[in-house]
Amino acid sequence: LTGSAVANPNPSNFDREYLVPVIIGAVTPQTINMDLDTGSSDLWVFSNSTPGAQATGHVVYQPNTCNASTCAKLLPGETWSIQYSDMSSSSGIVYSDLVTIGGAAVSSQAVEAAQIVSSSFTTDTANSGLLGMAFSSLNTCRPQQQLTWFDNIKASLAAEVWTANLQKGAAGTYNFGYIDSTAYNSNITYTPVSTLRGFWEFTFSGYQLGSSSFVTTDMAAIADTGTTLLLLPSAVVESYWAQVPSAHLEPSLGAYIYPCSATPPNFTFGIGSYRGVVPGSYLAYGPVSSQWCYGGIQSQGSSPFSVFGDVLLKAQFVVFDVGNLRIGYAAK
Ligand SMILES: Cc1cc(CN)n(C)n1
Repeated sequence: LTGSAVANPNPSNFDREYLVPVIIGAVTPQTINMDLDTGSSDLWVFSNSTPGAQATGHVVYQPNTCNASTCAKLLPGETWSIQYSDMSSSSGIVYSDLVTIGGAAVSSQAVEAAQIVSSSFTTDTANSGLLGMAFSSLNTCRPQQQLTWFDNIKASLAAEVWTANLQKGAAGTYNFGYIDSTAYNSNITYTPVSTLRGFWEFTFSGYQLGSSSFVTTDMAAIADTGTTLLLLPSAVVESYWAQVPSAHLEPSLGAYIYPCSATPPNFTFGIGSYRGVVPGSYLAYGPVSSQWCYGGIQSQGSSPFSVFGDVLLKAQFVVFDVGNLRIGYAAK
């Protein structure tokens, strides 16, 4: 078994997130556009349990709890509650239902129906749920923790692997169970993943800011398709934006902004001897005013690891190798 699904950038805002059409239900299937998130492990959707005021503009999951074996089933007593690093949150109840992504189906997937969602979810009307693809140890369902869609399907796949091929301002692809050798240019460089924190966490070997020299220093990072930007240690971020005249940390935003007339420098990361290049044009996130633009590289704050979000991932072909607990990067 293999699967392949489109990854559509959210049309209205600078590739803030990438949405995948997910088909939920067998008796009355619904296609729900969801944010595939390698930084979390809950599959949750706006639903008929979400208050109308919070669900306005969203497609909502309507579980068909009929009596046949193919119907949705409420999991009695199960609840979930999650808060993300951007302080957004949601919570609710849990059904079991058929979930198909790119032609690959899981018959009894825990589908977490939202009863409450925070405001940033309500306003993002293109996004009707999150599809967690980190490790199941982070799943918030209680008292019985549930498995991610990938954990449920991986034994049926040709290989316990999936890949992300996100694009700048265009549709990309998530493939499940195989590696499309026509989708990348260089050899794939793999590095081990630590699952201790439940994330796709790995060590990178250093970085280069623009045309400065490469800085060799082991650093921790997670690959997080659900985070838009590239988050690095504040000292690195300061050095990076120092290369752009008039770029500065804008206190009211808590973020670096720069003149939109400038093109930011490239950012290069190392894994062993591999060098992954993120073009400066990928690090221009979007305007905050007529002349100031929001930087695609920002501080990781107090986090113990950097966050390789979409602005970096879209410049690479990325292999999430669950079977061998490793992550791979290739140029494309
Ligand atoms: C909703 C959401 C998901 C993520 C990344 N895991 N963030 C930062 N916010």
